[in-house]
Amino acid sequence: MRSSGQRACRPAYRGLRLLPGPQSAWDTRAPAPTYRGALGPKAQSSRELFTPPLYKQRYQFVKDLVEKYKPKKVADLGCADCRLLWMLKFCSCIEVLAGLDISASVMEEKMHTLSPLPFDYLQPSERSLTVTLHHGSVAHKDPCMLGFDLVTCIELIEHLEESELKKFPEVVFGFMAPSMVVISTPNSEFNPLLPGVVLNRHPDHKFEWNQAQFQSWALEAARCYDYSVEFTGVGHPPKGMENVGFCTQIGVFVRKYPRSGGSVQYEKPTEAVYKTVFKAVYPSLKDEKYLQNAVVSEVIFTAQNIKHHLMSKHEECDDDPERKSEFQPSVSSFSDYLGKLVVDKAMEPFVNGNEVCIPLAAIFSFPKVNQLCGTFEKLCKLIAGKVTLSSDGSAVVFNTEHETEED
Ligand SMILES: C[S@@+](CC[C@H](N)C(=O)[O-])C[C@H]1O[C@@H](n2cnc3c(N)ncnc32)[C@H](O)[C@@H]1O
Ligand SMILES: [Mg+2]
Repeated sequence: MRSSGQRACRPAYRGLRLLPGPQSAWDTRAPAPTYRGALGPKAQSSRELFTPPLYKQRYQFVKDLVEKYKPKKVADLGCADCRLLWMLKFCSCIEVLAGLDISASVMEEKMHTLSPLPFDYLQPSERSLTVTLHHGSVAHKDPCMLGFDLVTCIELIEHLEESELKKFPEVVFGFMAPSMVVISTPNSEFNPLLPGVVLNRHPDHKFEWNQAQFQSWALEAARCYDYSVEFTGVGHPPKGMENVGFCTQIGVFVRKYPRSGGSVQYEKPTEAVYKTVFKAVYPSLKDEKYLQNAVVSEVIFTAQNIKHHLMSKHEECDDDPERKSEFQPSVSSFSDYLGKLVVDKAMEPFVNGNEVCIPLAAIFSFPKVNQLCGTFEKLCKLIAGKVTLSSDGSAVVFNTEHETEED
């Protein structure tokens, strides 16, 4: 990443697809000819010039930042069809994801992709995750946008009306004031390299800035609201044309002051102006209800495995009475583990008439159970009333009276 004020210039040539044909200006192997017309009829937009496509490179850029800085709360302004949010929900550091767009219909089209899947309920994650979508404008302040670590504005600002763009820095940097802001926008200097682009890349663009225009706007916003900014981008220019800069220019802003007692103080209105159009709370082991389900399942599963092992040993011993008192672990890792466990007599499972008793101490020593519960007391608390226990509460009890062979 380059520091404020430096010109975009990138010697490396990664990310661009090498289009077929010796005349391609994008082909490093060919001399740099005029590229128009040489790109072939298929390459009609910037999207088709880059591999991966430019929008994916922008999302990947954000994802890499998230992996690096591990923000817990991320908001995507101008989230459109929620594709970036969908990618980000897989970043395990994120606990709160929010999207905002002025178009409710564009969000509604794909917002179902942000809902938890059956798998999320079957295997609840350690982390908590809440995803919310709001309908509203970045020109307005809403308290639901406070407290975020990272705010992304990918290809948003060029869609703002002049009056909205004027309010944008105060809303994002002054009011929301996250630790980090990422803003991307087209670099108009790249436009002559894009086939089919005459003036703007998109009819809804209110403007397209060159590098100097974007950098001067960004530096002024950063100065006003006490942020630093560095410039970078995605979509490398062809070899020999590095001065053109990246196809998408990106500013990464970092707040200079700590969250509390910042140097820039703005009124924090409490009145909500955005409308929440979607909210999903993912099942998480932080929620006692899901933790209890997971622990009960794991305890029963573990106890059944131990019981199964014990019963097969008993059957072997029934055939050979001399081995009755032996407890010989077999070669499987579970059996090996069990073999080690029973060194401690208090952990030894036993058969009492029709009942098979598996001490909780033995079950607790299994890594998965141990990891889920943390303490033995917590294990006892979570399974109380959910699992059949011995009268002193020290062992899981199975009654084998009515069990068939298949059981
Ligand atoms: C080109 S799309 C970018 C979508 C997405 N960020 C991406 O990179 O794929 C711009 C989005 O900004 C939204 N938008 C335009 N003006 C807005 C405003 N004032 N407040 C919030 N969103 C706005 C549009 O509805 C649109 O979905
Ligand atoms: Mg755009």
